[in-house]
Amino acid sequence: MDKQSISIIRVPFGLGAGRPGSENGPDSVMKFGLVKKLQSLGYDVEADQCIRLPDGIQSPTGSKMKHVQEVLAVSGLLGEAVGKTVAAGHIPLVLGGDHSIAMGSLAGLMRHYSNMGVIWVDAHSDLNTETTSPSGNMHGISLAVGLGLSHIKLREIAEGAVPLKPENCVIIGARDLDRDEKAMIRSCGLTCFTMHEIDRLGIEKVVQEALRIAGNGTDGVHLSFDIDSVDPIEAPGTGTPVRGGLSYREAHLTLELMSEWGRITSADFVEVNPLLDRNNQTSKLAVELIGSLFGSRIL
Ligand SMILES: NC(=[NH2+])NCCC[C@H](N)C(=O)O
Ligand SMILES: [Mn+2]
Ligand SMILES: [Mn+2]
Repeated sequence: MDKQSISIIRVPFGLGAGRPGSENGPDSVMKFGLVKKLQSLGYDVEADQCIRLPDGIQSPTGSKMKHVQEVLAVSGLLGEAVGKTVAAGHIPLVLGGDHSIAMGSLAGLMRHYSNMGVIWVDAHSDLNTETTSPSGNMHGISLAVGLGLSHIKLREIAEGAVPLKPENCVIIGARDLDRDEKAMIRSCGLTCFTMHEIDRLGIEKVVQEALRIAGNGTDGVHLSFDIDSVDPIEAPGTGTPVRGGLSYREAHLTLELMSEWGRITSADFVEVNPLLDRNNQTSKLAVELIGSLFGSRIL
């Protein structure tokens, strides 16, 4: 990324996850020095945007997917904010919240870019639909929404937003996939580098390949980083931890390589849950990892 201005958008919303706590993620990550870190890397940082669930929105109980209306309301507002932020020439850095909010980021971005690549770093693929979701949790369907595979469409969130193209979409770090998600990955045309590929090829090769795919012919590349991609030993403060994840250095190297590449145009960092954290380890890690994405180096 060029040295320019970053606009942090906090989204204290956690109803898309199966357990409470991720709504406290943005404040916690801010508290551990995010703004200072980004400023020290030479950016102008704006941090006054915050997207809150409007009063009076409540989904009917008893439907399979939980809190659909709340997720759509927050995503709609986030989409608008992200759209305005890119239009004004700032890099949107969205702090979740649970991963359902990525629907909002994607909707806002897909109105702006005509052909966007997406890199989804996650233990999960978030490719369930309303039909296949085993949990009813909205954070498990957000990538499916982005790709136009769900009943919910991006254009319902931001008018005029078109779905992502699967050929420019890459998942990195997957290791907990539901049966129907596996079928979706095989059929829908995106690329998925699971932990198996990372073990075999090495993280550098995987990330380089991911950047090539997401960057091929695209006019913007969005990174959606779910902190549960990192091994729970390093990132215990998250709602759906899965062992066997990215090591501390693999996570940093992933973001350092993206930073060197210089073509990431927006990012989400989601699923930090301070209620489940140990000594704020996960919030502090998130700050460090965002630093690596924006140019922080060991030497
Ligand atoms: N963003 C996340 N942490 N997603 C976890 C999803 C877990 C599971 N696949 C589900 O659909 O419920
Ligand atoms: Mn996720
Ligand atoms: Mn996840």
